[in-house]
Amino acid sequence: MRGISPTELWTPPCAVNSAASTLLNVSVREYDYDLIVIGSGPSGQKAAVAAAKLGKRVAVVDRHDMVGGVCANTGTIPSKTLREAVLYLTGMHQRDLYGASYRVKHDITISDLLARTRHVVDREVQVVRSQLLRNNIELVTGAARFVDPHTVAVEGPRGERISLSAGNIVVASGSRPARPQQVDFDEARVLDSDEVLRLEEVPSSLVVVGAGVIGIEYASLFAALGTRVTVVEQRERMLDFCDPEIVESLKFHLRDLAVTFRFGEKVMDVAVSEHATVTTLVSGKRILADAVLYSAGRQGMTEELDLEKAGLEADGRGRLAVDEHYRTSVEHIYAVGDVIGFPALAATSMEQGRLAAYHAFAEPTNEMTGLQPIGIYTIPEVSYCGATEAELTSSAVPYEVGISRYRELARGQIVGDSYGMLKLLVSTDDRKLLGVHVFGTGATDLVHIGQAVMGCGGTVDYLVDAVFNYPTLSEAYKVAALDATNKIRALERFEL
Ligand SMILES: Cc1cc2nc3c(=O)[nH]c(=O)nc-3n(C[C@H](O)[C@H](O)[C@H](O)COP(=O)(O)OP(=O)(O)OC[C@H]3O[C@@H](n4cnc5c(N)ncnc54)[C@H](O)[C@@H]3O)c2cc1C
Ligand SMILES: NC(=O)c1ccc[n+]([C@@H]2O[C@H](COP(=O)([O-])OP(=O)(O)OC[C@H]3O[C@@H](n4cnc5c(N)ncnc54)[C@H](O)[C@@H]3O)[C@@H](O)[C@H]2O)c1
Repeated sequence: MRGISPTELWTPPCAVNSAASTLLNVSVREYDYDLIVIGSGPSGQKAAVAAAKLGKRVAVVDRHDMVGGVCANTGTIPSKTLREAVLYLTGMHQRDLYGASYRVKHDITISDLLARTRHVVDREVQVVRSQLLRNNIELVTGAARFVDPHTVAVEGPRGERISLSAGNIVVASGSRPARPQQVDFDEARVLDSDEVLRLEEVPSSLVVVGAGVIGIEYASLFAALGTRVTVVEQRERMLDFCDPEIVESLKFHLRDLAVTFRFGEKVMDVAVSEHATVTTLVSGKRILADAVLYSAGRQGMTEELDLEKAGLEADGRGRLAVDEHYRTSVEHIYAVGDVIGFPALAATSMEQGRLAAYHAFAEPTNEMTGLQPIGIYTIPEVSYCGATEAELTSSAVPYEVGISRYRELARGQIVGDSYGMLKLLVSTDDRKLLGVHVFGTGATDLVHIGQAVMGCGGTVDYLVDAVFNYPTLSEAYKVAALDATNKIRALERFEL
C-alpha cells in the first residue's frame, strides 16, 4: 500500500465484499486498486461495473446515506416517484374521462406521497449495493479527498480515516444545488431541490425560483396537487432548448393548473416568518407563499476533494474540464457525470462512466452518439431527440413537419389524453428523419422509436410503411409520417 500510516487505517471500510478485502490485505501490487471511483451515482456505478467486468480491482467511495448518488436519493428517482404518486392519487390522467372533480384521494398528505417515494428509493439503493457486491466492487463508506494524484484519503462517519491508492481514478462526485448567498435556507419553508422531500405538508402556495428542468418539473407536480405556484425566472423564456410550440402547450397547461409565470424577473430577497414567506423581486413585486423552492442551477461537488493535491483545478461552478475520453488534465484521472457539467443527466452520466472506464483500461469503444434524448417529466411530459426546428432553420436545412394529435388516435381516446402530440421533422432533400418532439402521455418512452430510426439513418418512409400495434400511442409515428409525406408530395406535384 502507498501512503498509509497505520494509525490512519480503519478496517473494514464498510466491506460489502470480503473477496475484495482479502485482495486489499494480500496485495503486493503497486496500488491497492486498479480503479477508485469517487461517487456512487449513475456515472460512478457504471464506471465501476465496467472496470470490474474487465477483471479490474475496483473501489467505490461514497457517504453511507448517499449510496446511489443524488440520482437515487434526492434527485431523479424520488422526483419521478413523487410525480407518479401525484398522478395516481390526484387522478389527473383520468379527468378527461371521469370529469374535472375526479380524485382517487381527497386531502392528499405528504405522507401519502412519501410512502411510495421511500419505498422506491430504498429498493433502488439496494439494487445499487447488490450490483456492486456481485461484481466484487468494494464499497468504501465516507468522504474522499485527494492526498496525491494516485491516493485518496477516506474519512468515515465517525471520523475514521483510511488511505487508498489506485492506478486510475474516476471523479464522479456529482453536483449540489447552487444557493444564492442572500437567501437563508431554513430546511422548512425556504428549500432547495435536495430538501423538497422534507416538506411537512403540501403547501397551499409555493414560489419556484428558476424555470429550468427541475423548477418546471416541481412546479407542475405541486400545481397538480392543487398548490398555487408562482414561477420566477430571470430569463424571458423557459426550456428554450425545446420545441417552442411544445413549450407553449406546456405553459398553457400549467396556467390552467393555476401556475403564474413571472419571466424576466429576479429574486432580491426572501423573508420568512413562522407561517409564511414573502419573496421580493427586483421589480418591487412581493409574493406571499407558504414556501419557496430554489431550483436555480447546480454546482459541481469538488470543494472537498483537495483537487490541488492531484494537480487539478475546478472552474468557478466547481466543474472539471475533460477531453473527449473524459480524461482530466491529469492523464490517469477521469471525470464523469454532473461534475463535468452539461448535459448533467443521469442518462448521459451512466454512459460517460462506462466510456471513461473502458478508455482507462484500453478497451475499444464507440464514441457516445450525438442522438441523446431529452426527457422532461412535467405534467404533461415532454421529450425530444435530434434536431429542433430552430436548429434546422439556422443551418438552412430544408425540412417538412408531420404532426399527429393524440385525440385522433384510438389509444389517445382510451387513455383520456386529448392534448398530446407528436411532431416529426423530415428532410425534404433525402426524406431522412431529423428530429422527433413529443408532448403528452408516454412522451419520454415514445421518443425512443424516433431515436432508433434516426440512429439507423432511417427515412420517413420506414414509418409510413411500418405496421404498428393498434390501438397504441406509437401509431402517432405513422400518422405524423403520413402527414409529412403528404405535404412533401403536394410540394413535389406543384413543382412538376
Ligand atoms: C430533482 C432532480 C431531478 C432529476 N431528474 C432527472 C431525470 O428525470 N432524468 C435524468 O436523466 N436526470 C435527472 N436529474 C439529473 C441526475 O440526477 C444527475 O444528472 C445524475 O444524478 C448525475 O449523476 P452523477 O453520477 O454525476 O452523480 P450524483 O448522482 O450527483 O452522485 C454523486 C455522488 O458522489 C458522492 N460524492 C461527492 N463528493 C464525494 C466525496 N468527496 N467523497 C465520496 N463521495 C462523494 C455524493 O455523495 C453522491 O452520492 C435530476 C436531478 C435532480 C436534482
Ligand atoms: N428530466 C430531466 O432530465 C431532469 C430533471 C431535473 C434536472 N435535470 C438536470 O439538472 C440540472 C439542473 O437543473 P436546474 O433546473 O436547477 O438548473 P438550470 O440551470 O437548468 O435552470 C436554472 C434556471 O434558474 C434561473 N435562475 C437562476 N437564478 C435565478 C434568480 N435569482 N431568479 C430567477 N431565476 C433564476 C436560470 O435563469 C435558469 O433558467 C439540469 O442541467 C438538468 O439537466 C434533468
